[in-house]
Amino acid sequence: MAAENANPQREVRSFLMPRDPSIDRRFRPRPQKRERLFVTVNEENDYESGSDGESCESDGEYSLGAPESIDSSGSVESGALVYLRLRPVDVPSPAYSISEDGNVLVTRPPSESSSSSNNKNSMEKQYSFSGIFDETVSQRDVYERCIGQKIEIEESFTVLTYGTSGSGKTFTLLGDAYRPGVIPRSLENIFSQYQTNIYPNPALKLLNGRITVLDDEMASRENILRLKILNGCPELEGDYANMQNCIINDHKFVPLALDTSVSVLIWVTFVEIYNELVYDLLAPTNPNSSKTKNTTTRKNLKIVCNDGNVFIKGVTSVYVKSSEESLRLLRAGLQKLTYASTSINANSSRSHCIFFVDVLKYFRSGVISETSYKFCDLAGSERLDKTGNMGSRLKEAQRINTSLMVLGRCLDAANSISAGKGDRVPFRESKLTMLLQAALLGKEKLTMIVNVTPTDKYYEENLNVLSFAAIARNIIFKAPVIKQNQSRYSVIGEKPDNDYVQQLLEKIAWLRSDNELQNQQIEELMDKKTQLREEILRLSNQHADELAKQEHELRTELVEYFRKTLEENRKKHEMRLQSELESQKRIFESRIEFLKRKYEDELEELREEIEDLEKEAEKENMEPGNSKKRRTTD
Ligand SMILES: Nc1ncnc2c1ncn2[C@@H]1O[C@H](COP(=O)(O)OP(=O)(O)OP(=O)(O)O)[C@@H](O)[C@H]1O
Repeated sequence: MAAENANPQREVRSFLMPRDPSIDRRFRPRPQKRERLFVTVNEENDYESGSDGESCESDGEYSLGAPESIDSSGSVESGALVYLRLRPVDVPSPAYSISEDGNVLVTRPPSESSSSSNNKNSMEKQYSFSGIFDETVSQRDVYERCIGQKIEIEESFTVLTYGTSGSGKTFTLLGDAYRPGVIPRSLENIFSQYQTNIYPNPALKLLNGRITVLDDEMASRENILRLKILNGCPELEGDYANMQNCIINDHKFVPLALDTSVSVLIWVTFVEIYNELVYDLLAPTNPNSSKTKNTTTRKNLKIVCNDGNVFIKGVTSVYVKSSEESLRLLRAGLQKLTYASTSINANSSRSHCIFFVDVLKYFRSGVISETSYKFCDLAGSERLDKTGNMGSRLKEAQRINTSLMVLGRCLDAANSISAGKGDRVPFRESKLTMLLQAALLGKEKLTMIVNVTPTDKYYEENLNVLSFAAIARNIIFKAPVIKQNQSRYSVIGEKPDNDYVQQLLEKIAWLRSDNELQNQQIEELMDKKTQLREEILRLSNQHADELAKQEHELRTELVEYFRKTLEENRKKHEMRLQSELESQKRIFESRIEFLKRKYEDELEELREEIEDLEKEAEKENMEPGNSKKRRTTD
C-alpha cells in the first residue's frame, strides 16, 4: 500500500461504468495500438510468501516491476487474444454492425428513446477484436480459431468467456450433445494427440503447485479415489457418442509423434467461486449422506502461493485416462454448480467456474514438463435493475460484479504499467484474479471470448462489456509466454539433486514394469464391475418379468372374482324381483277377487231392488183406480 501511496493517485475506472473513451482521451481504449507490459524476470520473488506454503492472501498489491528492468532486446511480444461472439437473436438490432474486414464492431445508439440518458453512450463507437464471430459461426469454427492450434503446439492457456447474463458464455464453453463447445473439443483433441502415451497409473501429480512423484501408496490412494469419484459420476450414455461423432466429423486431430518412452499423465480439477469463496466441484460426496447440495455445508478452499506458484490448497484433482472420463467429471461438477433463475436467464450461472486440465509429460531424459489449460466460465456481468434481483440474488450479483470489476482493474493496471503509469496489479482483491494471475501476467496465453446479445435492450451493458474487452486487447506481454513449465518436480518437500533424478528415473522404470500388474488388477476390477452391472441388469429384467406375470395373474383373478360376484348379484336380484312380482300379483288378484265379489253383490242387490220395484209397479197397475194413471205412465 505504501508503494501505491507513493505514486500519484489516478482515478480508478470501473469497466462496468467506464469513462467514455471518446470523451476522456487519457483513458481511451486504443484497439489498434498495442502497449507493452514489462514483466520482471524475477517476478516470482515479488510474492511475499516463501516456500513454506503460506497463504498469499495478504494486503497489498502485486508489483510487476519497472519497465527498464527487463528491456532486453529480442524478447517475444505476445498479447491477449480477444474474440467477440454475437449470439443469435430473433430480431438483431441495427445498433451493431461489423466492419468489412470482419474485425471491428461498430455500435450506434439504437434510438432516441432507448439510447442512453448518458451523453457518452450516444455516439458511434468502434471496437476492434482478434476476430468477430457472428450468429452464423459454428462451434467448430470458434474452437478452430480460438483454441485448436494452442493444444496442438502444447501451449498453456487460459480461456475466459465474458459477457452479460444469457449471452452464450456457457454455450461457448460447453455447448450441448449436438453442438459441443470448446471444452469437449479440447479434451478430445488432447486425448487424441497423446493416445498411445497416456500413462496408466497416477505416478506424477501437481501437488501444491509442484510436480511430485507419488510413491506406491500415494499412487494407489489416488487410484482408489479416482475410481470412487468416477463411480459416483453420472454416465454420459448416448450423449458422449453423439458429441464424439460431431467432433470427429468436424476436426482431424492428429496424434503427436512422441517417442513411446514419453509418458503423459492428465489431471483435471474443477472449482467454482461463489460469493468470493472457492468450492471444490469434484470433492467426493458421501453416498450415505442424505443431505442435498443446498443443505450440505461445503468446505471453502484457500488459495495459496508457494515460490510463486499459485494453487488451491486441498483441492481434488482426478487422474483421467480418456476424454469421456473427463467429461463425466465435468458433468458431475456442473451438477454441484450454483445456478439460479434471473429474469434474464432461467438457468443463470451465479458463480465463476474454472475447469483445469493439467498435462504432465515425463521424458526418458528425466525432464518432466507441464502444460496447463484453464477454462473459465465467468458469471454474467449484469445491471442489477435489469435482472430484477432481490435478496440473496442481489448479493450474488454484487459479488459477481465486484470480482469482474477487479478483473477489469487488473487488466487495466497491467495495461497502464507499460506506459509507466503504475506498477501494481491488484490480483489479491478477488479470488478470481488470484487464480487467473498466470494468464494476467503473460505466463500463459490469455484468450477471451466476449459474448454479446446484439439487441437494443442490452445496448448500454454491451458497451461496458466491449470497453472491458478493449482494455484486455491492449495488453502486450513483453516476456515470452512460457509454453511449458519444465522440470519443476519434487518429492514432497525435498529438492532433487542429480542422484535423486537418477533414482526417480529408476523408480519410474520400476513403476512402468510394476504397472502391468496394477493394470491387470484394475482391468479385473473393471471386468468385475461390468459383470456386476450385467448381473444387476439381468436381475432387474427378471424382476420386471416376474412383476408383470404376477400382475397379469392378479388381474385375471380379480376379473373372475368380479364376474362371479356380478352373476350372483344378478341372480339374487332376479329372484327378489320375481318373488316381489308374485306377491304383488297375489295382492292384485285377491283385490280383484274382492272387488269382483263386492260388485257382484252390489249387482245382485240392484237386481233384487229392480225386481222389487217391478213387482211394486205391477201391483199398482193392477189396482182399478189406477188405469188412467197407468196409461199416462205408459
Ligand atoms: N451461439 C449460440 N447459438 C445457439 N444458442 C445459443 C448461442 N449462444 C447462446 N445460446 C443459447 O442461449 C441460452 C443462454 O446461453 P448461456 O446459458 O450460455 O448464457 P450465459 O452467458 O452462460 O448466461 P449466464 O451468465 O446467466 O449463466 C442457452 O439456451 C443457449 O443454448
